[in-house]
This record gives sequence, C-alpha cells and structure tokens, in this order.
Amino acid sequence: MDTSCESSGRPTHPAGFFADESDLSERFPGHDSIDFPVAVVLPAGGSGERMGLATPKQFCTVFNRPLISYTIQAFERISWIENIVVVVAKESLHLMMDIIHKFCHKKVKVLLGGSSRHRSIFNGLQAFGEMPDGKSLRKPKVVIIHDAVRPFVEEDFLLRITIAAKEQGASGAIRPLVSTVIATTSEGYIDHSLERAKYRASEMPQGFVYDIIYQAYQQCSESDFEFGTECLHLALQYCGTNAKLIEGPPALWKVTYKKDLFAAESVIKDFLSQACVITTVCAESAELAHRFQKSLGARSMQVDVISGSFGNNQPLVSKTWNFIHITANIACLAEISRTVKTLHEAGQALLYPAVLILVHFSVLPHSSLTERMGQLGAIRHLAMEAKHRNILLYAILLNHNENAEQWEETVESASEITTALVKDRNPALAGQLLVA
Ligand SMILES: Nc1ccn([C@@H]2O[C@H](COP(=O)(O)OP(=O)(O)OP(=O)(O)O)[C@@H](O)[C@H]2O)c(=O)n1
Ligand SMILES: O=P(O)(O)OC[C@@H](O)[C@@H](O)[C@@H](O)CO
Repeated sequence: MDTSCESSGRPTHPAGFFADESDLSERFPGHDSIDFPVAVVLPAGGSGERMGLATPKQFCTVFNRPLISYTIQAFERISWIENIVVVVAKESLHLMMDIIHKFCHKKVKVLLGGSSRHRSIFNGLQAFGEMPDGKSLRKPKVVIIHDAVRPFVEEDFLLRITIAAKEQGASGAIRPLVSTVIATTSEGYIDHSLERAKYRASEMPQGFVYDIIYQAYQQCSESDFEFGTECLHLALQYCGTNAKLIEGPPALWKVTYKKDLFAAESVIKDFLSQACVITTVCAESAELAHRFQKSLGARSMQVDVISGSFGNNQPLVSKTWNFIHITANIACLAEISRTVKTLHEAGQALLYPAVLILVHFSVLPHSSLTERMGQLGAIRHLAMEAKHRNILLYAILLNHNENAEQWEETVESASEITTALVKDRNPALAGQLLVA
C-alpha cells in the first residue's frame, strides 16, 4: 500500500544524532557517488516474544512514538534512498498505516510479512517486481535490508554499506562479540569454546546488489526460510557472493528485550537534550540569560541566546527541541502562548516532544511569591493545551536577590532544574510552577 502525507515544515535532524549531510562529503568522499537507485526493506513482521509484551516491540512507543517510526525516519531523511518497504504482519497493517500518516512518513510502501524473518524479507523484495496492484517500485541497484527494531542508524555508515554492496555484491555490519561463544553437548555441557577474536556478531544494516539477494531467496530451501537468520549466508551459499564486512558503531544494536527499550529511550533523551534556545525580552532577562548560558554550558548543553521571540526563524526553531523564555513580565503567558503556536506550526514537535520552559524572575524586592504563583496559575491550562501538541510547558520562578552569592545559588538551582526538565521530559510536571 502506498502512503503519502503532506506536512509543512518537517523538522530537520539536528547534528549529533544523525550525521549532518553538509559534513558527509568531508567525512566520507563517497557521498556523491550514489548515482544508482537504492531502496530499503525493513522487516517488521515479528511478534517480539522475547520482549514479553502484548505489543510487538517494533510498535512499542518511546515518547508516544512507535519504535518503527524512528527507524523509518532514519532512512526517509536520506536523499539518496528512493523507497522504503516496510513488511508487517497482517494484524499490524492498519496500525502501520496510521503511524505513517500520523508522523507524515514519506517514501514508504507497506507489504505483508511472512511466518519467518526470511519470508518477510523475501516478500519485501518482491515490491520491486510486478505487483498485483500494478504499483511496483523502481528496481534498485542496491537494496539495504535492516531490522525495523534497530532505530539508530547513521547516514555515513549506510553510505559505506551501500557502496561496499555495489562493489562486492553484498556487505554487512559487524560488531565485536561481548561474550565468548561456546559449543554445547546435547546433555548441556560445554563441548568447546570458540576463539572470540576470530568471530564477530552479525548486525544490520546489510546491503546487497538487488539481483543477487533476490536470486538467493529464489533458491532458498524451506529450512532456510524457516530457521535461517542470516541474509549474508544466503548470498554466499546460493550466489557465491562473499559479503564485505564493515564494523559498525555500538548504536546498531537490535531492540530485543525490555532492557533494550529502556536503552533506546535513554539514547533518544540524550540526543534531544544536547541544545537549547533562550529568548529574552529585556535587559535584565538578557543578563540572566547569559548566566543561564554559562551554567547550562557547564552541563554540556549548547545554548543560543536571542533577544525577543524567535518569530519565524525556522533554522533556529528546527535546530533544537528545547526552548527557554526568560522574563520578568507577569503578563508573560501571552508570549508563551505565541511560542507554543510557533513551535506547533513549524512542525517542531511532530516527531519529538518539545520542551518550553518559562523562567520568570521578579526584580521587585520582596515580591510575593504566592502572588506571582497566583498570577501565573493560568499556565496549567496553557500547558494542557500545549501537551496535546506534544509540547511540554514548564515554569520556574526565581526571586531576584540583592545578595550576589544567594542570587548565584538561585541561578544555579534554576539551571539544575532546567537541565532535569530537558533531559527527562516528564509530562507529569507540565504546567507546574517550580521554585528555584
Ligand atoms: N516473521 C517475522 C519475524 C521477524 N521479523 C522482523 O525481523 C526483525 C528482527 O527479528 P527479531 O528481533 O527476531 O524479531 P521478533 O521475531 O519479533 O522477536 P522474537 O524472536 O523475540 O519474537 C524484527 O524487526 C522483526 O519484526 C519479520 O519481519 N517477520
Ligand atoms: O535472529 P533474530 O530473528 O532475533 O534477529 C535477526 C538477526 O539475527 C539479524 O538481524 C542479524 O544477526 C544479521 O543477520
């Protein structure tokens, strides 16, 4: 089934998680040598038994977004990848279509999987031949096969896999073994152990000249289909193609057990919390902003400070998912409401939850904290509305202190709270008035 979704202002990917395309050609000169069609097959038809949850792991969510959506995004943002074929179980078909629509995924065709991973992959490969609906996709020169439950894959590694597949016929990601592999007897005793240095773990992505892997699957035995787990082996056994093996980064791991889901959430949290933008509206808030910038910088956060709202500054809005607004204006909720609208209209909270933090300080000596909390109480309602747009709105109140040391401590405390809110993105705290 084909899908399409027009969406305005899809966020670009920040540097750091995915390699920024601008530096690819420096890091990997082959970037502009993809002058042949490349497609991807994402097997996603499994049941995830080892995860031990009712929902198949590819549809388990991180920040209210299914794992498979992160994987699809990793490929759809790459300009030289023409088509993405996702292969799902029949009972997941509608859910998959909903995900594609909700997150405005592009270049995606959904096909039905089979009773085993190899059967699902073979079904996916047939998207490039004659299809019953007549909507076949252009046959790629190279096809990348990648488990849908490996969401963290970077463009420069995909480039290496693709070019190696074009040159060698097949290529695959490998990782060093973490544990030693031993052979066991039928009674459950050790028979012998393998010399770990001679072996590697076979991971994904893998790349193949399309005709090679397609012919290999056409020759597969029932046993291969039922019990096999290695596409590279099929290319070797049935087509005599010896895959080029390329050591990949640790982030290529396959989400298999529940611990892997927690690990995936931590990777995404870390990626989201690397940068923030601070907006200020007056000289006092600018002074405080620079104190924040220094303090957050010391917590490894990249901070941009701009005076006034960021308005239609799309590059700035699409650079991060964390926004801090510093003001002494007690009627500041209108400013916050405008910022929520800007972020929503820019699509910046479509794929990841955005964090918006109001930092309100009072320059009036002995201003009543209770009074300020009362005046800002409407933020709760604003936060509820923002949450429906995947924007988490928090507020931190500071009491300006004439005593320089105490003021420094207050700012440090506010920076610590800000860092925690950005890193954790806990929806339960949205709309709360926190006091530094
Ligand atoms: N019949 C199958 C079985 C698996 N897969 C996919 O192949 C990838 C890797 O397989 P695996 O980690 O084994 O997934 P599951 O089979 O779902 O996991 P489990 O073995 O724990 O049930 C996953 O994206 C899975 O959805 C598939 O497309 N079709
Ligand atoms: O064996 P499973 O079906 O759990 O997962 C598939 C993995 O084996 C596979 O992704 C890599 O080993 C590379 O072939």
